[in-house]
Amino acid sequence: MLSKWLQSRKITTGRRSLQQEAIPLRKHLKDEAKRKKAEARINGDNISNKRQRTDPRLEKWELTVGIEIHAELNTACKLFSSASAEPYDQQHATTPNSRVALFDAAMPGTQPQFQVATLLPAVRAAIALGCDVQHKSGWDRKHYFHWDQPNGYQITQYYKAFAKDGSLTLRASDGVPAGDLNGADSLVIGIKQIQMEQDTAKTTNVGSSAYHIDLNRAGMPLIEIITLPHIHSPQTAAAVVRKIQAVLRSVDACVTGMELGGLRADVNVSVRQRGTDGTGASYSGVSGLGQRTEIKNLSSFKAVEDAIVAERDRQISVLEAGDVIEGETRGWTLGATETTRLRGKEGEVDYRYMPDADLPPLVIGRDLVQHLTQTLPTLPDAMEVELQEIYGLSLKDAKTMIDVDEGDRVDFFETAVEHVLSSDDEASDSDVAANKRKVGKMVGNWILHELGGLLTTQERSWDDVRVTPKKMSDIIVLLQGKEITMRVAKQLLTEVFEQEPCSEPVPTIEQLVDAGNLRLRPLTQRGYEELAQSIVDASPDMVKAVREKGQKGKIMWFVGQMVRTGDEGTVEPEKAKEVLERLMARNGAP
Ligand SMILES: Nc1ncnc2c1ncn2[C@@H]1O[C@H](COP(=O)(O)OP(=O)(O)OP(=O)(O)O)[C@@H](O)[C@H]1O
Ligand SMILES: [Mg+2]
Ligand SMILES: [Mg+2]
Repeated sequence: MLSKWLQSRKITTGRRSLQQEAIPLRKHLKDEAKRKKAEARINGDNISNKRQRTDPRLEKWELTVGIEIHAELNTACKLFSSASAEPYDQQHATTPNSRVALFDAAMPGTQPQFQVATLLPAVRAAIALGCDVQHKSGWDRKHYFHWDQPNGYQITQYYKAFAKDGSLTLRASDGVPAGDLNGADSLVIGIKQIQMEQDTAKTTNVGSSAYHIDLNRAGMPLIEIITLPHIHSPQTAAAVVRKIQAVLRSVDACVTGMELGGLRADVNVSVRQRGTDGTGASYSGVSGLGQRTEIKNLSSFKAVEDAIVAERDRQISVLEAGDVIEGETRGWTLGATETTRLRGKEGEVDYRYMPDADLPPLVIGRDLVQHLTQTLPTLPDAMEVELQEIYGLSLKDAKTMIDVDEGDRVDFFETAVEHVLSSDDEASDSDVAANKRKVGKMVGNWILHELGGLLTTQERSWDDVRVTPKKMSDIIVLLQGKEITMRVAKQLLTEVFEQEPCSEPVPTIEQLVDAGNLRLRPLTQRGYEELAQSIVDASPDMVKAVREKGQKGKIMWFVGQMVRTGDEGTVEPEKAKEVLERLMARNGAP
């Protein structure tokens, strides 16, 4: 019943689902991300230098942080209208106000129409973050007057959120400092709630007193994830945001991360003297806190960490000078060393929350929650374990595989491993698991290091890669079966990597091997010996180094010479080494 309902709306819940349709020109987005990253690197050194030093005042003062994360949901339409909510492609990015329904522009007489499809990624996010999905939740109007809010209010769920009481588990490998773990394996950060809400319009400053307003973003579906004030270091705060982003991506709840503006964080910072109850402030059952200030709209992990360091240090200085911290909203700019006051308590807006009269309560059926729980894709922690235990990767390689390219490489990896395994029918049942680990390790190495190396040296992004899992596994299978040499395998990978997109049918690996006459045609024993002898004869100095100075490592230089001098695909390095060693020993090497 439910799956029929999902199908009838062309909604899938699998790992790729909406994502594939949603980003037609991801290259553009990736390039933008790269540019932003480079900019951040140039601008952001001051604070990280400061972070390296331990401030002795921290022995006296304890930091507390709670974070609100706003994430754009991966949906095809806006929260209360059918206007498109798909990530921008190049064409739409240049067309402001092209995705605006009458309701998004607050035309008189229009009413919100809740778009059920937006619920799916939101509920997946809630389940992935261990929340209780509420059977019944509701919508409030949060009023404030600003040009980015055509209605004069934002529709949100602050008082009756759809998901409550979740948690996020972090480990040292997520970037949590040992001091925060306190000897334990993991640290659990409570999540108070997750609410759905509308995004605002985007304004661009033009000239000194004019703004352009783009309503494309107005009414886009967001979730706000609110953590409890359970965080006690800037590094853990950044790790929390990073991990939440990874979790949201893994379940396809969000497709654009912080680097592209799809995720923004507000950090709430307070300090208290260790062993005291601070100012006695409390939040949702956590008591004995100091007075908080809030830094809004941070758009990178580094900004989260740096802004907290700066605000913590400012608060300590204020308190040590005998003053008090005011409840304030503060701002942070990239590359800054201090937060700046935006508005104080007196400037706080009275939001005049009230239930939205146009919207009925949101009722989420248990069958939907159950279905989404059962079909939830693998979460990053479980994926990390799977990649190590089942596929034999090291922790470092497993983490890299998950973290890079929005998890795309994991899919590539799993498919390539399956191809390699299916071409090997010799493995007996008893060694299936061991074989999978062996193949996994090898394929992982090719994807992360060989293919990864090509991506770096040729400055390409993952989306430009034309090597398919099938092609990669075909190369590996030939190598494994000793049908080609390692050198040829790498050469084939580079060739496929460099292929331009073309209309011609792309040659298969077999065809490339045949066309280039690259198949291993092993030399006879005699052939090896003759080749080795000719190289030894041509390099008396190197021979001397091996024989007289005992520099055995130089043998590999001879191996290289043999591989290069012999016809393509005729010399196997191991065999060449064997023959060379024998020859050197015969001729008097130590
Ligand atoms: N004393 C404190 N020190 C540090 N963090 C705190 C403290 N008190 C509350 N927080 C954190 O501040 C955040 C408050 O978020 P919440 O959305 O409930 O309220 P808000 O900031 O007033 O609302 P909004 O900014 O959405 O209008 C939570 O993440 C909470 O953990
Ligand atoms: Mg909030
Ligand atoms: Mg807030």
